[in-house]
Amino acid sequence: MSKPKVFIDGQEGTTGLQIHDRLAQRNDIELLTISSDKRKGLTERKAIMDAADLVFFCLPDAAAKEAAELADNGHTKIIDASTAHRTAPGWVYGFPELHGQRMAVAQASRVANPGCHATGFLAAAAPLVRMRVLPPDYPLTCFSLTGYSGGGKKMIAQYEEGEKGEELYSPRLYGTTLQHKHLPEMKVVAGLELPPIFCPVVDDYYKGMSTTVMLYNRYLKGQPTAEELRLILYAYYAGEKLVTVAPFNEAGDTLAANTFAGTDKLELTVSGNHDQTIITARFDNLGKGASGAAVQNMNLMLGLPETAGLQLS
Ligand SMILES: NC(=O)C1=CN([C@@H]2O[C@H](COP(=O)(O)OP(=O)(O)OC[C@H]3O[C@@H](n4cnc5c(N)ncnc54)[C@H](OP(=O)(O)O)[C@@H]3O)[C@@H](O)[C@H]2O)C=CC1
Ligand SMILES: CC(=O)N[C@@H](CCC(=O)OP(=O)(O)O)C(=O)O
Repeated sequence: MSKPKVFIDGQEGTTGLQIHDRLAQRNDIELLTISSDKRKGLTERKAIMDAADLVFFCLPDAAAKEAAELADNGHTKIIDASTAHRTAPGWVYGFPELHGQRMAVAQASRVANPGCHATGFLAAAAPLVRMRVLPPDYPLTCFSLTGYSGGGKKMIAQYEEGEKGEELYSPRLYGTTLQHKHLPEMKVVAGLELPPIFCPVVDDYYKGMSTTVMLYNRYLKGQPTAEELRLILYAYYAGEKLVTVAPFNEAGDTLAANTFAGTDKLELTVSGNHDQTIITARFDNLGKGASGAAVQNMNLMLGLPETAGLQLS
């Protein structure tokens, strides 16, 4: 049987390169490539997309929208890493571990890969809404720490090339206008009535994320303790290889945001007491936050083993 043909549109960007590195080592797919000088040409890209069984878009939003029209040939499957289609009709949200999404991804021809901050938020909040523990109108807040590779080539250059300003040596809050591009998917996919008040923070390290939501247990259904909330999440993710829940209190009182850098795993840590809980998702923005999730979705869409080519530890 011939191997599925896969093309990465945006192969020279941060996410594209990461997907390329994962796929280049595999012998169960054929990777189609485009020469560097043709990589933005519409005609050349369309020809390769038409020849491909599956194409990744690792492009800015506007270019991803344009590419979706180019690839609309009735047979090429698409995984879009950008924000362009995450809540769009006709696209499946590519988070296989969340309530029945695995089957939907496996059968989809259009999959939107989750945003990195949204991945951490949803891993914690979406199961609790689905299990009816977290009321849909709960006024959630979320803060999320990320390494600067989350900002793609431009931000990497800002941090790594030439003289950098003093402010780049310290953590920087952003999205303070409360209009971050991940908010729509956070609200819709979690099943919330209100988007979280969300504060992302970028700091002077390359990769790794730590996304935290905070809860007052008294406003949750059944008023579970933090330890009981951990058990609910542990049962929800039972059997999952890429999303796991740490033992209660295992981590002590300090969590580093880069613990899972270099892996495709996401680990949830639940801390707190009878009245207050914090849930933290730690993962790699370039792993489960982008290219790891994209390769997982590709595996499902092509009927390959789900974690093939992924880094589990
Ligand atoms: N970095 C991350 O952690 C994450 C990124 N994403 C998303 O993935 C997508 C890619 O991000 P990222 O890899 O970081 O971005 P980069 O800026 O690192 O890479 C984008 C790539 O797309 C290329 N490109 C731009 N316009 C076009 C076009 N019209 N046709 C073909 N190629 C084009 C760029 O070319 P050139 O090399 O000339 O600049 C570049 O190589 C974005 O939508 C981003 O939001 C999602 C999750 C996490
Ligand atoms: C540090 C930094 O700027 N990070 C990016 C998120 C990267 C990501 O997930 O991007 P997409 O939503 O485009 O997929 C941001 O917060 O906008």
